[in-house]
Amino acid sequence: MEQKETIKIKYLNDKIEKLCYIDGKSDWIDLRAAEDVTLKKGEFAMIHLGIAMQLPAGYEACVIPRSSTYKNFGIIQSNHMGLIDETYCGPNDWWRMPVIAMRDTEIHVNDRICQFRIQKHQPKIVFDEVEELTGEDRGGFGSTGRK
Ligand SMILES: O=c1ccn([C@H]2C[C@H](O)[C@@H](COP(=O)(O)OP(=O)(O)OP(=O)(O)O)O2)c(=O)[nH]1
Repeated sequence: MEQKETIKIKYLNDKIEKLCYIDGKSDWIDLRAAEDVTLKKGEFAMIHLGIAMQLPAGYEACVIPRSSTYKNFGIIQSNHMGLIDETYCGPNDWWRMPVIAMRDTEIHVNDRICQFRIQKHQPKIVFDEVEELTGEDRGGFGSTGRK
């Protein structure tokens, strides 16, 4: 049976298109800009995504750009991946996408600029300090070469 979770969601206004799955191609859900933004090359903005949510208990959400975001809008997500905490659930806890413009650009209301999914919190980690690790050695970072 398909597993389902319910998320309480509030939209900033009725101009924002409701969240939905696109084409059934992926279980990541696209998010849209909730404001028109004009940026000069090098400028930073926290683009309003027009949604606030109460995530299901035990979950967090991650927000990443769409693959086409840079090609379409010339922006890079400044935190690379946004983490939305379960506790970020109040009426003013709007989701935003922090971006840096790599060229002069315009983003318009309802442009699909990023995508999100929810995931379960990781288990509680206990750090067990040891003198030596006994796993097979890979030779350190970058040691397997270029080809
Ligand atoms: O790309 C992002 C990243 C975070 N958030 C929201 C949800 C998250 O729960 C909250 C705080 O994020 P985080 O704890 O990662 O940021 P911080 O820099 O530690 O800020 P704070 O002062 O809120 O702890 O900001 C977004 O809307 N977009």
